Amino acid sequence: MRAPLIAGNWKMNGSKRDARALLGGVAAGAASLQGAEVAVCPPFPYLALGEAELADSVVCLGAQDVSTESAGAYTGEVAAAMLAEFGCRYVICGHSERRDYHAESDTLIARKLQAVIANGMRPILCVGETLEQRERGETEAVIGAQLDGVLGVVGIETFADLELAYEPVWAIGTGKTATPAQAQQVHAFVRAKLGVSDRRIAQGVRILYGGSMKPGNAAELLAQPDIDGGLIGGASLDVDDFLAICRAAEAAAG
Ligand SMILES: O=C(CO)COP(=O)(O)O
Repeated sequence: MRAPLIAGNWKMNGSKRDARALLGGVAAGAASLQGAEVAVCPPFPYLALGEAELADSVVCLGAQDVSTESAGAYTGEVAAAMLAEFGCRYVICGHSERRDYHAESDTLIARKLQAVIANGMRPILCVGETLEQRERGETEAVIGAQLDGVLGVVGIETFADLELAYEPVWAIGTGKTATPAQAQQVHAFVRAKLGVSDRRIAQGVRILYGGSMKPGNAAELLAQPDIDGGLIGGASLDVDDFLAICRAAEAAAG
């Protein structure tokens, strides 16, 4: 049984005051949840606030990115050990915005996974296709190549220590959600592909869906057999919306 995980990716949004209010609201609202796990991933400067506000809460803290390097002359980078020091449990790796705006390769992303796991945290590895790729019928080829690019560096055993997120690029921040059937098809493809290498690991890995998940569509998406949670962007910035999605996950967990 894979307990659902709802993770909020705040991206580069909010102020210190907003962050404090959001953290407090989520911590209070999530206290009574059963069977679903909740995490929030604020921008780096708010991680200390997250550590403090979530100290007595069931909500986990996560980060949005990490360096491949452990220390040294890497201006602007943040090491995995630093994230661990602030109580992070999760680190988003290979988000499409980083693949696109920062030219992150599968090899670089694989090294980030290694850094995160070596420091006792769990990566949330994102994969997904663009609209053009979907329209050309390349969805599975693209996602398969993203997985192979990582697998070539880290091996299948690493997938026992991470979560996956399927985030179709065309659904991110656009209000266009993949239909439950479209999402389920890709999630099942990902699990089957990993299953060729290791069936037990493939059955255990949580595959989150991300891309305009909202209170209105969360229940249907989370009811799919291979959708094990959500990676939430815009709706994670609103306490009520985010908690409504968490409750949908709780209901899906039954
Ligand atoms: O990119 C996402 C989460 O990582 C999804 O963002 P939205 O929920 O805003 O579409």
